[in-house]
Amino acid sequence: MVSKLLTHFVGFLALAAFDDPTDRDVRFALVRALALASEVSSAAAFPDTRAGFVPPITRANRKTNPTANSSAGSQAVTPPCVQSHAQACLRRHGPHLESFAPRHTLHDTSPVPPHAAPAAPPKELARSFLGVFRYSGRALELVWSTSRTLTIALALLTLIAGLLPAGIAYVGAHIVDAVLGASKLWAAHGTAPLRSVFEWVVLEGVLVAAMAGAQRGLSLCQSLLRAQLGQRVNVLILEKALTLELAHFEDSEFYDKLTRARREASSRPLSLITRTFGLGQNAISLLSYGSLLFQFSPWAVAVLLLAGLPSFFAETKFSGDAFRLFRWRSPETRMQLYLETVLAREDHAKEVKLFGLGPLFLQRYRDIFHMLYRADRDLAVRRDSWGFGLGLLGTLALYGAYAWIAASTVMARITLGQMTMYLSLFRQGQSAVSAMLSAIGGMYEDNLYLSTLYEYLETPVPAATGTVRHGATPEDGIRFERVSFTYPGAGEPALRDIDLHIRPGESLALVGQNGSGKTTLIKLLTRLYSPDSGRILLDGTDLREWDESVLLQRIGVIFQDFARYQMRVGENVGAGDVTHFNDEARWREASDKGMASDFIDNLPAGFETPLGKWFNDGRELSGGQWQKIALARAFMRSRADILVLDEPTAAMDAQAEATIFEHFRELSGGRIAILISHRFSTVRMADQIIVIQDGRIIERGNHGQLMAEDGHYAHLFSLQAQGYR
Ligand SMILES: Nc1ncnc2c1ncn2[C@@H]1O[C@H](COP(=O)(O)OP(=O)(O)OP(=O)(O)O)[C@@H](O)[C@H]1O
Repeated sequence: MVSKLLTHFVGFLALAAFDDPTDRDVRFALVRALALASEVSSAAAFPDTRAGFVPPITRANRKTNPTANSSAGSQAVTPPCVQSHAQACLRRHGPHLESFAPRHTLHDTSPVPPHAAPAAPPKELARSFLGVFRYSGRALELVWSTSRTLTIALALLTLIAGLLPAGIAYVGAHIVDAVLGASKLWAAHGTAPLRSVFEWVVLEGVLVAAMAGAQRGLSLCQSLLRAQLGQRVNVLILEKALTLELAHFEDSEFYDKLTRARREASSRPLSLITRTFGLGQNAISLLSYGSLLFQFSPWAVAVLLLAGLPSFFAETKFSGDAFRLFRWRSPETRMQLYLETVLAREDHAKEVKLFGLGPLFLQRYRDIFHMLYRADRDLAVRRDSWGFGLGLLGTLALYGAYAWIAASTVMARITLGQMTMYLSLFRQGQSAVSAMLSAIGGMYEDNLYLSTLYEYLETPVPAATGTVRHGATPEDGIRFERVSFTYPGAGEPALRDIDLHIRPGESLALVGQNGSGKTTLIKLLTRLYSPDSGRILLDGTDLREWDESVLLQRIGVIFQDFARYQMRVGENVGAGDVTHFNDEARWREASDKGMASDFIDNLPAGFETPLGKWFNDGRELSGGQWQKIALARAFMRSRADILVLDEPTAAMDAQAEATIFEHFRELSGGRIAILISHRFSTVRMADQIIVIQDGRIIERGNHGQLMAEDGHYAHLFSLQAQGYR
């Protein structure tokens, strides 16, 4: 419809021109005007009035595509209508596709349904508009420190790409006027100087080539920067992860922040910069179009800007709504991610298959999707309806300006060349305005990501204050003095008023029901957590005062959920002491102590055999074999004088267990050995046995004393012994 009207109008001009035989050469201008009309109509039919959350690369490509800002005078480039269709399609579907990826912030996870979101007051709109620039400075800093050369190149090319379209439109107008002038001369005298026409044509060709070069350069700089920046941000994230405490990793909200920061590390900072620069580029273009259009009429400039305003405010409002929506559904998207992991990861595959959990979990996954989809759809429908309505205003403005410019041409106030230029400027001005809107929409999302990234990077971690390398009372061993501890967010303390003393050379066994607090006690001893009250002393000095590296060197620990590194056998053992990570002699020594040497020697490449199934030729081990590897890892810490084994033999065969504990005292030498076990046959060998219940010590003594007491320990021991009779 729009296109028809436009074509009719140009047709009217054509007829008028053909009626007058002296103006027959106007045909050239009309051909050009017709080409322009088709561009204008496609731009009007698919106004770029909304900024969906299109993946950043797409958006960036659009910015860097030579046709996106091409002038009507540049015939060498692809018609923008083709682009418009593709982009409109992406914009329509992109948000749905992408918005199902989890998005959230840590500040606000309150359930605010998106439909309930009240209309933002003007003040809030202004704040949210300014908010899009909140992280631009920091992102720029990041990009600048990653590569100064590329950042400067990006800035220069953005400037050039912003100025050239107006230049091309300007030269286009001169081509039309030069052709018209020359053709009149030709009609009158049979000869005409073509030199000036060719000069303008060559100049336009040069400008179009420069534009294409600038766009290519932009895209090159962006891809180089993307790679460098991705690596930089990932390293920053991982470096920070090394400084975090265990509590951080056990906090689901924090863990979310970490995974989200990692997942989008390579794209978001650059995307924000690209969009910020794109915004600048379009603003420069808009300024240059405006200054040319100003010569026609200042009102034309005002119409161009005002026509974009309604869409702009709508975009700001809907981007804010999208933000709230993403925050609101954070827990659901996290659950979706988790279900994906359960359904698609090898470590869950056995159970999922055997218990037939697949369909059940898949259904849950689908249900969450449908719930999220409904919210997404509502937002998208509102956004698109408003976008369409307000986009019509833009179309109206365009056609009003079109009629005005055409009438001015008919009345000979401007030349045909100027008409093509002004129309082109107006159309391109509109697309610059809508590109700016798109950039702003995208910048909201980039800001959300960057806020998560910076929140993560700025997570306060307690400074490592301890400096003590030798205890105040050497040979005093470990003391717990009225130690209590509650996990963050937990209602009940995991440990209460724990008092104990272990001297060097002694072994301690911790016994108790599941969840009684045994592992927690080890976590406090290894400083993974700090007590809420009371204190833990090593050689007479509070653990908090110890230099962390010295302390860790003194403790060798293997937890029940030890790590299974998808690396070589030797490296799995060597991980116990990073200073001897690749020391084959030490691998062998530790493996002998951990009873792992026999089966390692039978592996195809011995210590060189890769373990796990993540990589080619990796061997999977049995549970007991993995446990022996873990035990060997603990024995790698030859300098450690505290050895902690949290259920070290649960998966081992009886023979291995018996042998390991025969050597238990001998292996621990002058060390402190702490053992957590549910097997009383091994526990009984310890010098001191502590029975924990509900976080309290309820019995203590050696095996003989506890049996004589005939309490909880004696009861459990007899129960287990009966099982073997
Ligand atoms: N990271 C955690 N956050 C919150 N609570 C926890 C955490 N880890 C353990 N708990 C809780 O603290 C209590 C003690 O747990 P702990 O792991 O110390 O028990 P345990 O005696 O080692 O049990 P098991 O014999 O099953 O290994 C339990 O009630 C448990 O639910």
